Amino acid sequence: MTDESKTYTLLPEQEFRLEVDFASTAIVQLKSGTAEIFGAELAPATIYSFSGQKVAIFSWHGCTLEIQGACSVQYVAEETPMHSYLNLHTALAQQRTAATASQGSGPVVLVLGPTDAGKSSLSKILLNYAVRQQHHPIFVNLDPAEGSIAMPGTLSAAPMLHLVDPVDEFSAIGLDKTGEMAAPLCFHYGFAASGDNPKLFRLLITKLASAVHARLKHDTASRQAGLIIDTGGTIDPNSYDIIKECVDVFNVTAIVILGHERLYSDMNRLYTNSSAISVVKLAKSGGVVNRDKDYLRQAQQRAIKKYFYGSAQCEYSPFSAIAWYQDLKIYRVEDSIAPTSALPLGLDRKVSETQTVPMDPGPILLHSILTVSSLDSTEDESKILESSAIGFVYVSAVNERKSTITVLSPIPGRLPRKYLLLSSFKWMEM
Ligand SMILES: Nc1ncnc2c1ncn2[C@@H]1O[C@H](COP(=O)(O)OP(=O)(O)OP(=O)(O)O)[C@@H](O)[C@H]1O
Repeated sequence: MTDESKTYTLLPEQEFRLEVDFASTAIVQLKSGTAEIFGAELAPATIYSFSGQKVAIFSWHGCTLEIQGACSVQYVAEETPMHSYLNLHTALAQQRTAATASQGSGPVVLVLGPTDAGKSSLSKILLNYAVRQQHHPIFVNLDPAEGSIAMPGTLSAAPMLHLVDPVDEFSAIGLDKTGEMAAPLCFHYGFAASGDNPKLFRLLITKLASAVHARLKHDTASRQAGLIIDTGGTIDPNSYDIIKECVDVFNVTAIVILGHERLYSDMNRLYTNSSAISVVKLAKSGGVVNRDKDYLRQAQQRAIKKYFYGSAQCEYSPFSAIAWYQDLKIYRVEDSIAPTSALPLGLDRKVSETQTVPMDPGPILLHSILTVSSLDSTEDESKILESSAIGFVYVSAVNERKSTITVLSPIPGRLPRKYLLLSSFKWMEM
């Protein structure tokens, strides 16, 4: 990192965009005026340190920023879609006010679009603007690629009690064991995209939706604030069934499409007769950056590391524990790529996609992430995929001779449950 610092002045409604590589760090300070990162206001004279991130610092009224360190890209942009995003927020805020007055339900927004359209960024903006007005919607993450709330390979939901942090974003918070969620609720999916196992994906969104609705029943404030649902890049007409399922199970009231005309027109046609659902098209920001596979892999590795070790702002000390093979019941999802002819008689591929198979512990587990299931010994083991996750462990060593595995865990002591699910994500602790 160079010590050289640069000062930028943003006029009202301008945006400073920066990209920082994983190996570099850039420090941002707000020197005067006001500015926000994806809707979260920056505090003056506070150090915001970015690494491996692509960020937009937007100012409604103008500001001066000081940037220090090595950015691979940095520039001031004059054109942004922030007005249309604010208009959407204003409409949602009116629906929340009406819901509060009538004791009804707030808006349920499904954000759709291709990969790298700015869906997560728009979700953060809508959540932060709501929180800034004392509304606390529930954020539902149906994009398993990055693990924004918990861990890559999961589908999750969390009440937004605070702003999304400009640096740490949705940092990992403790997971709840019950179906009724207080902290984030999380289900093991094990893959990076909805298309990797559509049948399981659909099963899990149904489970997640019913857990979210169970919470909304008792939590008036969240019910009136509504839901913001972020998705992966679901634009292929073959995956419209998944979109329809999301709309149905979450009772979506607004579908927001970012930067994709055909998807907008298809959704408009699908829901044209539905007065309860509005379909809205928004422009993609010119600042949204396409991320290549290598970037995504590094972002996933960082999310896994963050789960165990926290971040520079909030460090955790994970614990190492030994578990004996005999005390573990490890399952993996039935291989969905097996040809139908290779499946046992009577089992078609669609059924097999939501079946689990038991696994013998062994060297194959090394460097794996295991989801600790909330399933307990009194429950039917076939329900393991439908049970929420209570946490995750990383397998740092396997000792065949002693029949043990060593796991890294955020909490000390023995594993709280014996039922574990193998994720397709691996991690090398460094
Ligand atoms: N206005 C902007 N200026 C600079 N960077 C931006 C801007 N908007 C978004 N980005 C960055 O572009 C990248 C892609 O944006 P985002 O994650 O919101 O897209 P997405 O549609 O959710 O992608 P995916 O489908 O892959 O999850 C992110 O790194 C984000 O921080």
